[in-house]
Amino acid sequence: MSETQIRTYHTKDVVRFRKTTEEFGGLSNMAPGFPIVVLGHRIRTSEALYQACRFPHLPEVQKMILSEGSPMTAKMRSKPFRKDSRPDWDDVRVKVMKWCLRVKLVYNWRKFSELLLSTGDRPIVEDSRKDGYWGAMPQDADTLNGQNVLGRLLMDLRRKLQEDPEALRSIPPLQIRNFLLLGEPIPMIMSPRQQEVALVRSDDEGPAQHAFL
Ligand SMILES: Nc1nc(O)c(N)c(N[C@@H]2O[C@H](COP(=O)(O)O)[C@@H](O)[C@H]2O)n1
Repeated sequence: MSETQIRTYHTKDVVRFRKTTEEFGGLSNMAPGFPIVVLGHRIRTSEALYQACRFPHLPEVQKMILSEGSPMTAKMRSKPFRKDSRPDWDDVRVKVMKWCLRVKLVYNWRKFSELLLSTGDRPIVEDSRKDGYWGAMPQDADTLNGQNVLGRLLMDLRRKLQEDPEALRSIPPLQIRNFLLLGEPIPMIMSPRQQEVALVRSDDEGPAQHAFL
């Protein structure tokens, strides 16, 4: 993905989201109602997971971010520690975001896939007042400008969902150094359905229960 290119979007042609309560607000990482489980930890939003991934070497900071009730607060709580983000953060953050979106999909398969597919083949744009990197910013009533990296990752995920959904049911760990959550290496993520099959095969008693941190 060429990240640096600024794109212009015409509002009438796109699916855009800003507030999580809007029709396509579920596409936002801030959207509630799309919980995730990683290493047995229940995480409220993909935003909290993404922000926690900045700090694999600081499990206490990760814990604080993940235990926040609101995604916006999780993001705010990470701000004082940003200077201590993993040193390669700028190089890996798009990969990490892509992985977080896939985890969101695996754990919210029906709801998130239906939402993504309902956008058809229209461009998806995070409409942002101040972030022209992950989103695009209004120039006037008809136009948004920005790199729209999040929107483009969502379009990429939508295309894979249209072409080969089963390939999205499990997610290999990212091949980056120190891909850790609360001190443990993040393993392959499997859909709850695949986990149940694996549990039945291993003659276990049933799916694990998860509580929020
Ligand atoms: N501050 C803020 N408010 C919102 O309503 C937003 N949707 C965002 N954008 C999201 O923030 C994440 C990126 O965080 P970093 O700036 O890289 O720390 C990403 O999920 C954006 O979609 N920000």
